[in-house]
Amino acid sequence: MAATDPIPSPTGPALRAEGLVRRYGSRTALHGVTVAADAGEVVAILGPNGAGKTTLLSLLAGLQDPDAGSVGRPAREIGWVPQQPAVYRRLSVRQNLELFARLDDVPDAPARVTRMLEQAGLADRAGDLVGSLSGGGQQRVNVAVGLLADPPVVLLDEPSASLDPRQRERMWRFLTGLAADGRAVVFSTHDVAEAERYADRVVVLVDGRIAFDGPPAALAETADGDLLRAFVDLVERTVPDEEPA
Ligand SMILES: Nc1ncnc2c1ncn2[C@@H]1O[C@H](COP(=O)(O)OP(=O)(O)OP(=O)(O)O)[C@@H](O)[C@H]1O
Repeated sequence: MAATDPIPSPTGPALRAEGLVRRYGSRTALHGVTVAADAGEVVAILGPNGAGKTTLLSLLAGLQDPDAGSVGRPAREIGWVPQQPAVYRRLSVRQNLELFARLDDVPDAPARVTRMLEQAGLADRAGDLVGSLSGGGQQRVNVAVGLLADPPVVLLDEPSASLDPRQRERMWRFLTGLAADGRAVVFSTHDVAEAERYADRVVVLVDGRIAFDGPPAALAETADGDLLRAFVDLVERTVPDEEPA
């Protein structure tokens, strides 16, 4: 487990989940996972394919219930940004935000939509159809929808998977700005470089268990400063569970 335990914040974590277990039939996707994120912190959930990242985030977001364990914050206080943009390509950027603000019962929706357009760098594209934006622009709309209710915690499932390096950079300026404003930002990725660059803390998930929880530099230290090698070593050291055929 953790080489370095997270430093406790004086006000307690913005998000804490304990002992999360999730089974799909005979397959156990999560074996009692405990995670936390502080206000202002960017946390990467890093793991290979099938490690349980999406399952973990969807439990944290309240999209499905755990078989055991608990999440210490109501789902309505958690912003969720799915991997596939869940926005309407044939509506304008502003219409999308207005629609989701209405569905979410966001108080003072028009002002909130205008603020999100500005924060996401979309104010000058507000009248454009979402389908006419670049992949990066569409992803920023996707993130803005998840933030409409101004949640203190934001969860993003592989937010930059389909973005080129420039779009990725722009989106991360937006996301790190959210953390600087005091939100906890938790994202899943299998990109070690992205976790190293943007996360304050990395939670490595392997086969449904936490194999490491601490700053990226502390993990890198286990392999002479090479985070990629440290991650691969960690994954290889973890013996997969025996699953019934
Ligand atoms: N709805 C489901 N029904 C059955 N098995 C599932 C379901 N969702 C996930 N699984 C299984 O649970 C395990 C964890 O899957 P999950 O999608 O959470 O991992 P992941 O780390 O997000 O993977 P990826 O990086 O490929 O998206 C995998 O073995 C997957 O096959």
